[in-house]
Amino acid sequence: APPVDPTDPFGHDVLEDPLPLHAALRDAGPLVHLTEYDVYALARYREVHAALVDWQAFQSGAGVGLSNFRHEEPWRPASLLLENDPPRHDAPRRVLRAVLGPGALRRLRDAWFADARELVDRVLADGDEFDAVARLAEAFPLRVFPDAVGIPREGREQLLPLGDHNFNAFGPPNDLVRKGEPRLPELSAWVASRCRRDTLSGDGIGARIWAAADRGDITAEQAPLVVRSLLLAGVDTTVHGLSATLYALATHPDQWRRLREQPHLARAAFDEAVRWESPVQTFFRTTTTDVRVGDHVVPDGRKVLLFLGAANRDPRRWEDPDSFDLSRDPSGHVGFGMGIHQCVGQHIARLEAEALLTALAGRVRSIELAAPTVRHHNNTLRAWGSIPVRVRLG
Ligand code: HEM
Ligand SMILES: O=C(O)c1ccc(C2CC2)cc1
Repeated sequence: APPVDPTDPFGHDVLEDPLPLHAALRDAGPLVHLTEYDVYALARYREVHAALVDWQAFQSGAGVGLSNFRHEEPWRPASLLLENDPPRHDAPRRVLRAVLGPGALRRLRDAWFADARELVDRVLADGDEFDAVARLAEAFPLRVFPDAVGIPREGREQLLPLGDHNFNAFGPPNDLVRKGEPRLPELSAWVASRCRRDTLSGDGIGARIWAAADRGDITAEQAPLVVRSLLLAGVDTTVHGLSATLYALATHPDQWRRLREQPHLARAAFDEAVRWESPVQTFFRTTTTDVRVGDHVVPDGRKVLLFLGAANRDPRRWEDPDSFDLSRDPSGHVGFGMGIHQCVGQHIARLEAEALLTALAGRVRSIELAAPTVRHHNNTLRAWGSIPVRVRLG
């Protein structure tokens, strides 16, 4: 039998600092049995990558959380992309790839760069000390992304608690899931209302999804769920991806200097931060047959937890994995997943990061932590509650 580990990967000690567990799991072997939930774990880059690209043996259609949809009803209607396998996965994926593709990026680029400069100017006008999470990492995505999708301005801050609960719900029914339950009926009704055709602006990404339904690329019943995917996946992830990047740059002054000297490194800085921090830490798969991993076999129908964060710091794949280094080539990291479910919004996320980092690098000579940082615990996300920073202009 494979080596076992009794640790609760969703316990607060691990959510505060997952690195010791990641190292222990990588060192224990290619496959580990987590006895706390009677699931399997993959933590090395090679095995995580292999499972992500083998969608037939490691399916998403039984859910990508601890709950196995073969035996339990999903707590909300399953995502047509994240929680589906081919062929049902294919048409919705094709539609999202099209509406989030090069055309969208070209349409959004200039406005997002201008919005980022305006936001940075306003934050810097208020003083040289501020919380980079609230004022930048949260404020920028909430300002630009819902507008791009086409949802109304009022109430859009609900997207944060909605996403936070959605990501908690991929884990076990612990205190973090219970924390979000009281507001669930209200938040679920709210997000459903945001996905209706008559709520969405006529020229946004949401409207283009509905236009795809008019063309028959997806059905009218599927359209609101595809819009919902954007709203659930597209905010908290970029908030914590930007937080990770700002934290990395504030704690590595030499890397900040490099970015200032070479602003084109903004996109590389974001991808290196996504590798280093892995805002999306874990996702489950379900085996569809007996699957051999190393010297052991995972039986059919079992949940396998993929530790994306551990794979992104596997010394078997990365040189000096724990260092945040803009001269590294981070391509191949699994922070956006890999294979047929690889993040369909990654280019949108990169554009947000490029806009914000370019605006900051244009005005800020140095950035450093001004006070201790505070983590925000979530069953799936590696997130920050606050990152107090002090900047010098110039
Ligand atoms: C730093 C930001 C982001 C990170 C770290 C991230 C991470 C991921 C990961 C790891 C997956 C794969 C899930 C799996 O394999 O089960 C994924 C899928 C997905 N992401 Fe992202 N994401 C980010 C931003 C976005 C944005 C901005 C959008 C929308 C515009 C988005 C929409 C999606 C969707 C719809 C899927 C499902 C794709 C499929 O199953 O075919 N994500 N993302
Ligand atoms: O389709 C969805 O609902 C969905 C929700 C969350 C994500 C996370 C991985 C970014 C992806 C898709």
